[in-house]
Amino acid sequence: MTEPIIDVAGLSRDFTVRAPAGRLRRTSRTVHAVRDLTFSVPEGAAVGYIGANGAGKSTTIKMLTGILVPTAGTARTCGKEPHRQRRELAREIGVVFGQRTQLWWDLPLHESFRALAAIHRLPSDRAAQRQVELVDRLDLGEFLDTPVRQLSLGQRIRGEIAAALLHSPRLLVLDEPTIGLDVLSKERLRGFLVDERAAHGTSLLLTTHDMDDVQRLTERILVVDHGQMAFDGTLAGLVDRVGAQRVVVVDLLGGAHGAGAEVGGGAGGAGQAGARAAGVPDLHGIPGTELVAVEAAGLRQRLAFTPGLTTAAEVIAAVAARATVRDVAIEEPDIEDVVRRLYLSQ
Ligand SMILES: Nc1ncnc2c1ncn2[C@@H]1O[C@H](COP(=O)(O)OP(=O)(O)OP(=O)(O)O)[C@@H](O)[C@H]1O
Repeated sequence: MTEPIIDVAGLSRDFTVRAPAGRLRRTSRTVHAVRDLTFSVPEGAAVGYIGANGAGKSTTIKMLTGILVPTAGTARTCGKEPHRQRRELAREIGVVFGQRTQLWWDLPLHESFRALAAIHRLPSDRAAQRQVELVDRLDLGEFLDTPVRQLSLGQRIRGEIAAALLHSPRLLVLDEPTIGLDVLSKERLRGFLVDERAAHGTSLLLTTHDMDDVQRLTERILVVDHGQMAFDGTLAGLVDRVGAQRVVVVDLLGGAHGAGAEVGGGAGGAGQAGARAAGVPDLHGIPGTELVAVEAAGLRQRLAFTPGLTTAAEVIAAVAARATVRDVAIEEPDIEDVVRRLYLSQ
């Protein structure tokens, strides 16, 4: 079996925090930022690392990339001991911390790429070929001559990702890559990352507070709480475990479909239900669901359901028996909410 791309056992990191206590004295206390973490990630996998603010995500990533030394336990990244083999590891991983830059602020983007290619000792033809590919796929052509300080946030993040991938690392570590981006830029970046992984089999470790990032980019999530592992599994498994509700949003064609399904305007009292036009089906009482909103004169309705009690497919089938369905979307619960529920259930 090939070695995992990340392998940690009993990984812990404490910080000593000193604070003044009176005029002359200082007290110190220990913060257990990461406590006894054990997990491994196979090569080629995409893992979301999530948790509340201060849960220990950045500290873990810093240990995995060799920036911080563990207080106890072991970490191996790409088969290397990160803090001892930091240089060798740098050739195999690409790291983007959303808030920090690895680009040279005053240099045009292409100069940063050139400097990074030199640092990684990439053969010039390979570097040029890879740069062309990344510039094309990340739409950076227009900005290559622009000093990094003049780039917009979205342009800079794309530049950071290109810089992190220039040497074709086996593992890409992204800390909040889509934070602060608009919806369209987020979606384009996610599309790029999906394609990049499909083309090169790059492993991915991602921290994020964004549910769409988790859904689009990862197949497994690790949730950390006060430095300890609180969950390791799929997003669907996590949502099941905490009983968070998903919402089926159905767009309907006007006119009743099944006998007895039709009601007059607004009957039934869904919390935010608006007026329902005559002839629009009533979706109350579908087993395992709660009708939470009726919009657009009844042509858009939202049904919350708890995974485990029913499934999206069953809900859609039940709606289709009562109405002609034009379109369906499923809204996932908010990630902060899921994590909060998990913490409360511990
Ligand atoms: N250098 C440091 N000195 C002292 N305490 C630290 C240091 N770095 C982190 N901590 C503490 O360790 C804990 C974990 O912090 P960490 O930055 O790893 O959390 P996080 O999950 O990345 O949070 P966020 O989502 O806010 O980035 C926090 O209580 C934090 O205050």
